[in-house]
Amino acid sequence: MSGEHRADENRADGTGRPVDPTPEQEVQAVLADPASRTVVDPTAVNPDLADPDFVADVVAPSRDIGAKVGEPLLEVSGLTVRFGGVTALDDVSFTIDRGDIFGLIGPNGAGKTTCFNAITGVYEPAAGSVTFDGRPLKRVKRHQITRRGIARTFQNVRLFGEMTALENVVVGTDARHRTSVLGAALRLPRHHREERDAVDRGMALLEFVGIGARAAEKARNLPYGDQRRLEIARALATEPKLLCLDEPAAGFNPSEKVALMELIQKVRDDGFTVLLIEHDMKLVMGVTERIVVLEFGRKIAEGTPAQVRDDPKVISAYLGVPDESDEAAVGPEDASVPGAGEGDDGRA
Ligand SMILES: Nc1ncnc2c1ncn2[C@@H]1O[C@H](COP(=O)(O)OP(=O)(O)OP(=O)(O)O)[C@@H](O)[C@H]1O
Repeated sequence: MSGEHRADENRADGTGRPVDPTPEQEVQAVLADPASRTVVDPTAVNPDLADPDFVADVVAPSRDIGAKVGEPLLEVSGLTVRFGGVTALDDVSFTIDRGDIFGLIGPNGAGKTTCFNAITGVYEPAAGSVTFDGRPLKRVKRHQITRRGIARTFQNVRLFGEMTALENVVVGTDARHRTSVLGAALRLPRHHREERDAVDRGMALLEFVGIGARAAEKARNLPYGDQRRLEIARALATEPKLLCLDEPAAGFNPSEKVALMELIQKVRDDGFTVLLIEHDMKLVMGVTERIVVLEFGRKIAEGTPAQVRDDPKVISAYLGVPDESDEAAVGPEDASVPGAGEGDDGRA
């Protein structure tokens, strides 16, 4: 196509009559304002975004989680994954209840990511089963996992660097769209409505994770911490029943970790169930209800944070690990353990 038809961009119906700008065009107009090139006022897009309750409602539109909090959402049974001669995960079982923040921890190479990947369909297990929301996840393709209600973030940030923060999140909402490709091509009303909803929801998600003002910034230009927040927003855009976070605090300083923990709690309080893989014991102890500890691919402990941190097998697994997690592993009452409820924001 040559550029000669560009003036007709808004005449998508081919009649030559002007039609309303699409939601994307409206938002682009706000975002293209030179005064808002990198910092935008989300309330200019939607004044309701000034209300945190409105934002929380948009982020979690169906708070009805289909069962009482406390009932199982994910059941992992006898999960085993092998890579050639290496058994990366060996007969691991645990259950995540709805509404929980569940921690999966263990030293380097313990099998945490492998477990995560087996749950989310990246690896096919050699043995065992995963039941999610009452149905087996066996042989479910990766994109179907999202449809089934599991979303994840990765150890290494994986964003579309050249897209804006808002576009990254809107891409996530696509997973929920019901319009057919033909419907989208013909710009049927349903497609138009879904597009509008996706943009509204995208802005709300960015606001929810604390980066609404950076909606127009290219993802690659965001500070690292904001990129991590954006990843969480994008995962939430798929309206997951289970949000899986793979080492979300990697590379964070202590105050960023505390802020992240607050965000994780907020996500859960908004109606989501969270599986948190973390290396940082302090973070996990402060935010989770239940924890499974892996070592060399096997489950060595399970319980509440208090039970786990007093378990000699856990202490021994973490001893000698040369990072700040040692202190938390053997110093449970450490006043600096974040999330202990004293409102300590951990800032220097
Ligand atoms: N794709 C793979 N091919 C072969 N071996 C693998 C593969 N992925 C993981 N492993 C091995 O499986 C074991 C568990 O690794 P995994 O990455 O799951 O551990 P982890 O607990 O997530 O570690 P970390 O905290 O360092 O991310 C390790 O011995 C690792 O070398």
